[in-house]
Amino acid sequence: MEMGKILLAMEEYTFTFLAMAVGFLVVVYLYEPYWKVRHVPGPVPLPLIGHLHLLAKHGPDVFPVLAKKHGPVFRFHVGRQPLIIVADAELCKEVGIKKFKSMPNRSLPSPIANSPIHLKGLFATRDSRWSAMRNIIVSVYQPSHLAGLIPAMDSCIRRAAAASLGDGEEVVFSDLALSLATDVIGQAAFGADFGLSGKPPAPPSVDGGAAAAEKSASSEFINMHIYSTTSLKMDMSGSLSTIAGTFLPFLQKPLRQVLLRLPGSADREITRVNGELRRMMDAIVATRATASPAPAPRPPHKSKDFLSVVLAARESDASTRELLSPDYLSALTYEHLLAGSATTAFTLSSLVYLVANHPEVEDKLLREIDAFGPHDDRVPTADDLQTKFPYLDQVVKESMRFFMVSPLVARETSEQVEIGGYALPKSTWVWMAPGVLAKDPVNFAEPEVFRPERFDPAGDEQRRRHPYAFIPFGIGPRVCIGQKFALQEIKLAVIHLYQRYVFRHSPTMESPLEFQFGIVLNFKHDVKLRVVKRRKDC
Ligand code: HEM
Repeated sequence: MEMGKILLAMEEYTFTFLAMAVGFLVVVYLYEPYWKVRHVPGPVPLPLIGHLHLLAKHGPDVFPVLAKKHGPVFRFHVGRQPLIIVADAELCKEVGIKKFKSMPNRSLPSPIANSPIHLKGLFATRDSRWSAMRNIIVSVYQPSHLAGLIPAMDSCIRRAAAASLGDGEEVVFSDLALSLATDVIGQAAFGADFGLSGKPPAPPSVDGGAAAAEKSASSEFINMHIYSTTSLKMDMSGSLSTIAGTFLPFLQKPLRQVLLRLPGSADREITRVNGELRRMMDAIVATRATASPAPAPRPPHKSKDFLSVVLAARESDASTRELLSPDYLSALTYEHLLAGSATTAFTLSSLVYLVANHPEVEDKLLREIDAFGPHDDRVPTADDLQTKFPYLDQVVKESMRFFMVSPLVARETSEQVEIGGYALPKSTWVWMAPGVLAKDPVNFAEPEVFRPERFDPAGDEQRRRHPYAFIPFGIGPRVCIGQKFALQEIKLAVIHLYQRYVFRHSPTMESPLEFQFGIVLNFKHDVKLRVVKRRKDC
């Protein structure tokens, strides 16, 4: 009897001990990343969710709020993972440029870590592989090469405007901008005409039956691409395994394996779509790779597209062929479409939305555009875009400042480094906050006012501003590779549109605009505008 009691007590003790040990390990697991950076100021994180409740409450505005309270370097916990947010122009210069060698890579949040097709693009690759790939691609985005893309960009813009903009009509401008930007990047990345923003004016660039196959594959590809882009959520509305990965990263992979077998789960659908995308990319790449080695001469205006540059590089030597294996090639191509369309479309939509609400800006912009000459006379050259549209330049910058599509820019330390007086150990996630810089009254007086003149190079505000206070394309060697491409496209589109139309807010549009936090910022609802033709005869 006595013996039985003793055994029972021992069992209870063992159970309690085990429960305590497991509890202790869970707490250690949850707090281990926090422990390493606990000396950096920040609000108290809640168990499991960290500071996500603050993101839910304030939206992207949470970061300026926290910077005001905790200073320019602070902690923000996405679930278990602390981010060290850097919200000061000089310190961003340190992170992005001066100490680049200690932070050359991006940390990957769970939506990307969960998505094989995103992992092999330029954005997510690391160290020497990244620099080798970037060196190959960068030639596509040199100014001389970009100048050659103007006719293709212009024809997409004309077609989109002609197909969708009728006098007095309401248009979902954010959709139009996305179709347009996707068509433009399709031309530049694949040499293919998706025809999303209107009927393709000419046959696609590859001949014969392969061309038809490529085109229909491309259209399907775009629909999936949009699904795939919008499923990359940073808040808690993503797939279940992504959410689990935010709280307990070790669970993400095994849970995903289970969810993949569950019909109707978001994980299964995302994986299906990504698999399809991957197959389509492989088909497009294969078609192009096996095309005649001596392609027909291009029309004089036709510039080489991204894929042809990358394929040619792959043929140049064995090490490049190894570097750009089929996996990497399809991921890179897909990434260009992804990175180049949502961002540019968001910026174009923001600009037109803001100008519609600021008649004094619209007047000044129209005067500059009209001074260039009557529409249809000539398409601006790259040189014209540089020199003849200084006010447009200011309007683009102010729109990007006002609604910043990429308010956070990620890095990860590869060794211990000191930022703003805080020692950050290896593997710390350091995220710069261009969105906070853009709303800082020190560099932008009355930041909530839309005033393009603040970017006038002769103005006081611009001259006094820190050179890295406005970094919508990021900073340093990992700066956006498509920056000049995007600006060229946005300026061409704005000139074309305002030569012919002005826009007014539609009464059916939700106001004020709301945003959702994906891998980039997106509109929660459509940007709906009413089209007013400037001259009824055109
Ligand atoms: C308004 C349009 C755009 C904005 C605001 C934008 C913004 C950004 C930002 C903030 C980054 C991160 C930079 C950093 O880490 O320092 C980035 C990276 C990147 N962007 Fe863009 N982007 C735009 C358009 C484009 C276009 C048109 C393309 C391609 C044609 C593109 C391709 C890329 C790629 C490949 C990267 C990764 C670069 C690397 O890691 O080396 N982006 N972009």
